[in-house]
Amino acid sequence: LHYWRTREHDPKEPPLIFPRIPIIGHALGIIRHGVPYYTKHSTLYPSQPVYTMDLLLNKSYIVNSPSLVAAVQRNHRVISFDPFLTGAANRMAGITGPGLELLREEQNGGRGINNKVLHSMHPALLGTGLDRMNEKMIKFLKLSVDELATTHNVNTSFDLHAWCRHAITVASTDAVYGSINPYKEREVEDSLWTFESRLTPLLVNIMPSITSRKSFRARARLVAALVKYYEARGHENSSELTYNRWKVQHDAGATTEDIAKLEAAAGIGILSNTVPSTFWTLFDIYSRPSLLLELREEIRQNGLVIEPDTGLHIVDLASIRDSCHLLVSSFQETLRLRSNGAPTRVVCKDILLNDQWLLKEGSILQMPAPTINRQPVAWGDATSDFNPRRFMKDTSQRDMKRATAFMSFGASPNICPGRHFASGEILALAAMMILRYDIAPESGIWRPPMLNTKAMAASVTPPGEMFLVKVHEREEFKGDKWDFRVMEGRGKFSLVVG
Ligand code: HEM
Repeated sequence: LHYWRTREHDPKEPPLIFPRIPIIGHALGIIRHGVPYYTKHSTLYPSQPVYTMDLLLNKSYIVNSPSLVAAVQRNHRVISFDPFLTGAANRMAGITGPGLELLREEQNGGRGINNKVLHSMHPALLGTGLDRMNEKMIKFLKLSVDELATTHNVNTSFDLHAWCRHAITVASTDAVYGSINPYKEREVEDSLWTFESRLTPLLVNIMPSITSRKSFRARARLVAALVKYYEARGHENSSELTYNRWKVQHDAGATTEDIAKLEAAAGIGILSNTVPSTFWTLFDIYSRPSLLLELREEIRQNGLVIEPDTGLHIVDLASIRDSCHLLVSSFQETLRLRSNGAPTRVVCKDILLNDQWLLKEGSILQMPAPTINRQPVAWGDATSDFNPRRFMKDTSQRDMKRATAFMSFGASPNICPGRHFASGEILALAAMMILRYDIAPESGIWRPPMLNTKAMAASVTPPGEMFLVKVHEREEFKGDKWDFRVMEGRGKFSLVVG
């Protein structure tokens, strides 16, 4: 079998990398370690811009070089994201039969609705759609940050990741789903996270009701809550995002059950990266005392307004965006180093990439962030070091190089449209936390927690164990009243994207 699989490999294809355990080694490695498995190999072959891994059921081309990322982008009709979406609708959302055919990409005989749903999301996450979502999100974020001053005191420790998860879930879903947001029920929120944190066995899709019972059942509870939500016409009083997604599917003839299934998977898209990105942003800042002090000063000077008559302390999101350069840069550095994602495409017909590498129809192509985000050609020396200023010194020439060397929000033309919403949420929360609270790990050491590699949808991998902390309200602002301010038309962040 080994001989046969090797012979199948055309010499013009990227070189085949063999696993240590013959034949099944790569597939096992990815199930066990997730995307960091690619990094391990890429560091073994640093000069290899692209290589092939045999994953048993299919072949995967792993791209390491930013210039090849650009070539993949140029050929996005042939090296496409769309078939991957159909796979996700089937395995992740559990949609089958005529509902799946409706969603399937047109070039493979479907009606292409999944792609239309995706396209409807892009404008909804900009302009007035983004403004309305930001206004709602920020109200709930404030409540969660306020609560820390009342419910947690010096002697109470709690899991920082669980706290971020609840704060972000409440704020994001209220903005997205409106007044009868189903995630307000704790059971629904918990179901989403059970579904999300055990995704790998569900995606393997071998008798999922037995092999991934917990996530299968959690998904069913989530879908039932979303069916109830649509039946109560919740989407009519929600965000442009939710309404557009529902309308495209409904007008095309999708059933409410299938719309709810796709929406359950969308919940993962909305939350699974924002939560760990919040956790790691706080971790990376609070674990560096001198950076924390500098940021406190920057936000106090540029992002905080104290109303003279009321004494209300206002964290202004537009000022954070425009004038807190170190904070915005630190956040991007966290994303650069903590992203374990690998934007994935399907090769739809044989193609010669960059006139050099033969990619075969039906294969998968992946662009792992852990390697691409550390390429010296774009990021200079010491690319594995956390440099909070890395995104501050941008010359336009460097920005061009960086554009295909930053995979944390994916690669064009499928760049994450939720990045402005997520960045606003994370930076607002971090800014207020930095001003108001000190955070100390219960163990006394900022040792990074173990990762949960089963949360396959999260490109920023969440912790797989608790990270207990104690939070102290800072003397400087003790007892003060706080709020956030968001301004119309100023929710867009100009971040480096791939
Ligand atoms: C820090 C938080 C986030 C990170 C790191 C992140 C990261 C990503 C990544 C890596 C991709 C894959 C793109 C590709 O394959 O090239 C993606 C796609 C996407 N994300 Fe996000 N995301 C975040 C938050 C959000 C939020 C809050 C939303 C929605 C409200 C969202 C909606 C989407 C959508 C719809 C896509 C598919 C885009 C397309 O193919 O056209 N994301 N995101």
